[in-house]
Amino acid sequence: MRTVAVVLAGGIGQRMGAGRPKQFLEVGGRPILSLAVAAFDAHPGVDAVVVVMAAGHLRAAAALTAPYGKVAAVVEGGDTRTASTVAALTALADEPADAKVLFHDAARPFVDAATIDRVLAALDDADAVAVGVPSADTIVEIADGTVAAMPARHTLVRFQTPQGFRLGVIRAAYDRALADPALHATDDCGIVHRYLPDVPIRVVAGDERNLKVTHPLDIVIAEHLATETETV
Ligand SMILES: Nc1ccn([C@@H]2O[C@H](COP(=O)(O)OP(=O)(O)OP(=O)(O)O)[C@@H](O)[C@H]2O)c(=O)n1
Ligand SMILES: C[C@](O)(CO)[C@H](O)COP(=O)(O)O
Repeated sequence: MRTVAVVLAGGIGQRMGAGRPKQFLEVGGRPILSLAVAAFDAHPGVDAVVVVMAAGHLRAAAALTAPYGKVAAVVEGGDTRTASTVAALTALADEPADAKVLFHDAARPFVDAATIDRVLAALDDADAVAVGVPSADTIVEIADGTVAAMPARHTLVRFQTPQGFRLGVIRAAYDRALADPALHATDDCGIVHRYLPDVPIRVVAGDERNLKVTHPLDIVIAEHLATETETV
């Protein structure tokens, strides 16, 4: 059974505001992109890695990821995360429908082998798998600056990546999504949930260390985590 990991690095890091895509910033002396790719390259359950990179940065990404032997391709992404996933699916056109595919944010450099293990194991009998962590905050839905809904916190988790799918399932979900002119999603499980509502999405435990480097403060936290990771 083939397993391919897709590392999504097609964004430009607007919220980070670093003047270049945040996946090139270093934490613990290594580029964020390298850390994310290295996690999948080193995992024994992963056969190949595809990197999706923002336009204009493909050569730099290819150079950074050259040391990782499982990197099979570096392809250009799209204007949105969703469009970058579609670019990856196009690059995976020759892979079999029963292959396991993991989509991971390059912006999450501290994904660990145990998290990848949990997603891969769940994909043995589920077609779609998400990684979630409990919320320490109360989460509310707002409308016009006031609370519209307050879901019970114990029913909520925050999604991380990797999100895993049988390739045929995520292909089918995106085929439907791309026919929808109102398509908008913040993750790949959202595409399955909306366009293949009969497919259950299994949720496995994530890890608080698997943070998404999004804002400048996250770099400070990531530096700390990188030091901690080196010493454990
Ligand atoms: N067009 C895009 C947008 C995002 N991503 C990737 O999806 C992950 C999560 O996105 P996010 O944290 O939003 O990254 P950016 O889009 O770079 O950040 P921002 O929204 O602040 O511009 C990142 O690894 C990012 O590179 C992508 O592959 N293609
Ligand atoms: C996929 C994701 O990381 C799950 O939490 C998140 O939705 C990505 O959002 P972003 O706005 O593209 O960073």
